[in-house]
Formats: sequence, structure tokens, C-alpha cells
Amino acid sequence: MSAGRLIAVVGPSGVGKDTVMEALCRAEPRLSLVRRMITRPEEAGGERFNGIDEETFRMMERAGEFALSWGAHGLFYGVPRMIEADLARGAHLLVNLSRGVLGEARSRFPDLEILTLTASRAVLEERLIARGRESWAGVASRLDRPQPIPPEGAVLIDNSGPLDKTVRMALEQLYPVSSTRLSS
Ligand SMILES: Nc1ncnc2c1ncn2[C@@H]1O[C@H](COP(=O)(O)OP(=O)(O)OP(=O)(O)O)[C@@H](O)[C@H]1O
Ligand SMILES: O=P(O)(O)OC[C@H]1O[C@H](OP(=O)(O)O)[C@H](O)[C@@H]1O
Repeated sequence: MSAGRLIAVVGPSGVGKDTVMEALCRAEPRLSLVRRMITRPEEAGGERFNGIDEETFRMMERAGEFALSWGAHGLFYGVPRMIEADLARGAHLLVNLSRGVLGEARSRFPDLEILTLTASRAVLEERLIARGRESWAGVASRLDRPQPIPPEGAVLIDNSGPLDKTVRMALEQLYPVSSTRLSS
């Protein structure tokens, strides 16, 4: 069994992380998505996640049930510990992480790969409004969040253009040989 791969997809809210991750999974059967636990009602839509209340989140965190956890936008996010077993089985996992948790993620998973998605503020604003998941105030606070500099060693991909272009560029980086074969 070959070693698993943990690939963090990061970038500002609205840049398209969840959309790109889903498209990557459709295009590359070796990839699968990590389902996060979030203190957000599941009816909010967007990515597939498990919605839990804050008390449950705290309990799970104390019980060591998360490989990684963090807070952002007034919510808490947890990555189930189960990913360790999946990686040991050789899975190639895509996970949506906060940029604030990358240091910890790298010390816990030294082979962590990082895909940073970028887009201009105007594109982010347009996408967040069109998505309609947050209120106007929620959109404004996401846009006004200070943007950290891209983490060292990350692959930078511009997602301002069409989704299929982003997917092609990301796969070229993640699976250099097979994507060359596919496009030839
Ligand atoms: N390349 C693209 N072209 C056009 N629209 C896109 C593209 N990528 C994503 N979108 C749209 O932008 C919106 C935001 O995408 P998505 O929810 O995937 O972002 P996100 O980075 O996961 O945001 P958050 O961190 O807030 O969850 C969605 O409505 C999605 O359909
Ligand atoms: O800005 P940073 O800290 O990198 O990311 C913070 C969090 O914001 C997004 O969450 P959501 O899915 O929009 O709630 C990301 O998924 C991440 O968990």
C-alpha cells in the first residue's frame, strides 16, 4: 500500500475552496474529501459537513476526536481524527483548512501538501454575495478579514477564471505525470 496524501486547500472565504475540491474529486478518482464537523446548522448549505453544537464540539475536542480544530467567523471547525487511519490506508485526502491552523497541521502531518487558491477582492465579493449563505454583514466581515501571506512551500493557483482551468492547473501540480498523460 502506497502512502496516503493529505492536501490542504486554503484561501480566503469565497475563493472557491469547496467548489474546487469537489471538482477535483470528480476529475481524479484517487482524491476524496474530508468531511468537517462545524458548529453551523447543516441547512446552511455549501459543502457537506456535520453540523454540531458548541458543547458537542468542545466535548469532542477534549476527547481528542479531532486531528485538527480551529475557530473562525464565530464558528468552530474540526477535522475528524479518522483521517489518520484513512491516510495509513493510502487515501489521498483533500481538506479545507484555515490558514491559521497550517503550522499545527504541518507539525502533526509533516508531509502535508498545501494548495492556496487566490482571487481578487472584487471576485470574492461577487462570489460571496452570489452564494448567499451569509448576511451582508457576514460577507463584509469575511472580506475585511486580514489576509495572511501564502504559506511557504504552498502551490498557488488562481481561481479567478473558469473552474475547469483551475482543476487542470491543480491536477498538473498534484499528479504531474498522469495529468500530462491525460492532456496529451
Ligand atoms: N472558478 C469559479 N468560477 C465561478 N464561480 C466559482 C468558481 N469557484 C467557485 N465559485 C463560486 O463561488 C462561490 C464560493 O465558492 P465556495 O463556497 O466553494 O468558496 P470557499 O472558498 O469554500 O468559501 P468558504 O471559505 O466561505 O467556505 C460559490 O457560489 C461557487 O459556486
Ligand atoms: O480565513 P482562514 O482562517 O484561512 O479560513 C477560515 C475558515 O473559513 C472558511 O470557513 P467557512 O466554510 O467559510 O465557514 C474556511 O473553510 C476555514 O475553515
